[in-house]
Amino acid sequence: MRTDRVAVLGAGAWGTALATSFHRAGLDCVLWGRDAETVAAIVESRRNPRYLGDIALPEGMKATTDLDTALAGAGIVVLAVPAQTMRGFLSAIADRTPPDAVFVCVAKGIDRETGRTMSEIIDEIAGRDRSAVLSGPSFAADVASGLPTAVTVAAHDIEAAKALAAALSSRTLRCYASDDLAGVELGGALKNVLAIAAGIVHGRALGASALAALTARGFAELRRFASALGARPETLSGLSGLGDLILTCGSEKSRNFAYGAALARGDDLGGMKLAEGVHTASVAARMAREHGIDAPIVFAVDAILAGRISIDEAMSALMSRPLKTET
Ligand SMILES: NC(=O)C1=CN([C@@H]2O[C@H](COP(=O)(O)OP(=O)(O)OC[C@H]3O[C@@H](n4cnc5c(N)ncnc54)[C@H](OP(=O)(O)O)[C@@H]3O)[C@@H](O)[C@H]2O)C=CC1
Ligand SMILES: O=C(CO)COP(=O)(O)O
Repeated sequence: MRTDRVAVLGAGAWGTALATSFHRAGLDCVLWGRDAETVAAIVESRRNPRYLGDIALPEGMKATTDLDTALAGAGIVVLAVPAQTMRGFLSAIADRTPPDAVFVCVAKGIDRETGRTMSEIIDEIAGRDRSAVLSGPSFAADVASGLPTAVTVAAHDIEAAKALAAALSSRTLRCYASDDLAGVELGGALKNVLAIAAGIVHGRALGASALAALTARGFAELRRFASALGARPETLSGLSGLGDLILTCGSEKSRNFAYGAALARGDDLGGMKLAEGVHTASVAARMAREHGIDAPIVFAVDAILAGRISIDEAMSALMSRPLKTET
């Protein structure tokens, strides 16, 4: 695997933050964005005001709107566009990518149309030996600011995951390796749905005890998804599961949490930033029904977002479920 040259595709919050981190780590990294104004701001003013406010980006960081320039010679291609655009985006760029380059998807979601995870999409379009994911508790603003962060990098082959983790780590971004792709991806995608639920609890001022209960019972749902879908439940106790749940179920800096809070307060949702859980909720609920997974919180979020039930009805349904032993 060639790990010295990295292309990061997608100059939103997360792509810009990761490119910043890789540049600081000494990698030869080029950030690609489709929006000329954003790319010009990154190159000329060392800022990405649209997505990262006034956080100062490092000197010498490379950014371009030219895809072929970004991809030339890249051994690692980081995919940092929203999950629901991943299939179309990867299909369009795969042939323009060096044939031995590995794709590292950093989007957190499940494809709504097909129910496939991001790595399954890469497997299908580019091949199994070329797919990897990076996921874990990591706000873009923290990573771009150089604050200490830890994430998991997963690939089908543990040696490939270790090589990627070693290449992408730095003094501020610590990457752990895993070969449980499904577990790492389920954690990242489903915590977004649970963070919306947590935001709803916060927005309705239901109290810290309710928020803790919601987070713990959400974690139980994550583990059930893992067991039913061929992932290792213990992976969900790691960074891309429990770690990300703790982060995003407890902070309005999470866009999913903020979305849930705004929904619960009855605020205008137009113009809110990307909240991947809004798109993942329906496919997660569908998968749970198909696989017989007991996932009351995921079902409730899906039903609220689809307008089938009100927040109050969902709360009272969750609280009046039959009493059971804790599993
Ligand atoms: N922000 C964070 O803290 C973290 C985000 N993530 C995940 O990373 C993924 C991306 O999130 P984030 O960067 O925050 O999102 P943003 O909304 O900040 O940025 C999305 C980026 O994708 C680009 N884009 C959107 N659609 C397309 C398309 N069809 N083709 C090419 N480019 C496209 C946008 O371009 P344009 O500006 O031109 O619209 C923009 O540059 C999500 O899945 C998210 O869950 C993971 C960890 C942390
Ligand atoms: O995934 C994230 C942090 O790990 C970012 O969460 P939000 O997309 O909810 O902001």
